[in-house]
Amino acid sequence: MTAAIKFRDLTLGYDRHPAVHHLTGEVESGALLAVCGPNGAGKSTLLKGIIGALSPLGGAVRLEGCKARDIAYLPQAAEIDRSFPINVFDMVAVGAWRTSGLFGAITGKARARTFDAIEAVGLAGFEDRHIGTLSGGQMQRVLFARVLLQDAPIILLDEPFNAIDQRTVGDLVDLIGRWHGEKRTVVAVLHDLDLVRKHFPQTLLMAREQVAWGDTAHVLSAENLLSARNMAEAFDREAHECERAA
Ligand SMILES: Nc1ncnc2c1ncn2[C@@H]1O[C@H](COP(=O)(O)OP(=O)(O)OP(=O)(O)O)[C@@H](O)[C@H]1O
Repeated sequence: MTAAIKFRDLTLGYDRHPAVHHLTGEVESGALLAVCGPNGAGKSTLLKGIIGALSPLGGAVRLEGCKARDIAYLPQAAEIDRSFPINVFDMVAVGAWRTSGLFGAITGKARARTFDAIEAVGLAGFEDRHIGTLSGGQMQRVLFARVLLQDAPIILLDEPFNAIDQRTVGDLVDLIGRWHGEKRTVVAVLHDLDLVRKHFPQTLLMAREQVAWGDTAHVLSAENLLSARNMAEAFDREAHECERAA
């Protein structure tokens, strides 16, 4: 298996305070990987490091055979400004920017693909709705439609099922399964461990540092989950810059 993303002694953080410590490992191309861990474990920070929104404090993230623009990223719902005056069609159409250019016009073909993506997530007829009027689950479908349109080889999803009903989760899990079948690399931050055990063959369990990484059944053992919890609780919020030798 070839790697899609490589972490080499990666440390990421804010104002020099590390949130992810010394992570080393590889996400295989075509992997369906869950990233799990307690609140504040550094999961979202890791995704931000992969897309290049955060520069490493130490070590490196390397994308193999693609660039940051080839990554589709679905942020946490809380990071989306729902008051921004944009409708569902335009929100999804942003996903076409790799082919149309950021300020390019959405041409006939891209328009058709946008309608198709909206239909694929079950939102046909919602095209003109302002995003501020959507339910949480409908908004999540919009974000998935945007990722669908991006047609990217690497897909990063940050808590894609937060506060989403079972039916929507089922539909979106099916979509993720489709991406996996198409040999895309999918990395998803998730809290629902039952869902991870059922649908994600590989898991990275972290608590600022890597606790375990590999086969999901092995990684999500009671022992590893306890270690992750203890490591998260032991974290000193006033900790200074990381001084561990690289
Ligand atoms: N923009 C920021 N500025 C300063 N500190 C931040 C920032 N974003 C996150 N942090 C801190 O970095 C640490 C890791 O946060 P992160 O959001 O990556 O955790 P997480 O594992 O995704 O947590 P959760 O499950 O609660 O979403 C936390 O202590 C958090 O407070």
